[in-house]
Amino acid sequence: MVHHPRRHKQLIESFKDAISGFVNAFIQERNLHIQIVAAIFVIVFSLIIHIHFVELLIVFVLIGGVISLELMNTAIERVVDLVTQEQHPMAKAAKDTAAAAVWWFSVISAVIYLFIVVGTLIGQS
Ligand SMILES: Nc1ncnc2c1ncn2[C@@H]1O[C@H](COP(=O)(O)OP(=O)(O)OP(=O)(O)O)[C@@H](O)[C@H]1O
Repeated sequence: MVHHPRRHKQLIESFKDAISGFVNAFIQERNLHIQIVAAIFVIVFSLIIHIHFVELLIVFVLIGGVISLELMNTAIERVVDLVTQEQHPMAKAAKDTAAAAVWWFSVISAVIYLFIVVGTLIGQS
């Protein structure tokens, strides 16, 4: 018996899909604009005040986390809208829980960044 395993996508095709997903989310989601602008400000400010290299790496992890969670939140919103256009408590719960995930990570990221900035500025004075 001959098996025809599902052809694995080429790496480059997966990459194209991911880029297309990001571009679509970027076009449609205002929150993603705000997060990317905030990320640029944070990186520029961090370079200006000369935070340590390891702290800069932490900042990149936090920015990556917030943007990735926002993309997952967008994906969940799309799936919910695909499943139902009606008002439903479970649809609300799914969307609000996904939004809460972004919120938690963003708040914790902001607190960590505040510690990094205050620590750097105190160390310099
Ligand atoms: N099908 C639905 N049933 C019940 N409540 C919903 C439904 N769709 C959205 N909501 C609720 O309506 C509000 C707005 O949802 P919406 O899908 O517009 O996302 P949003 O809050 O505008 O998020 P974003 O700005 O990230 O797109 C949220 O509180 C959400 O939980």
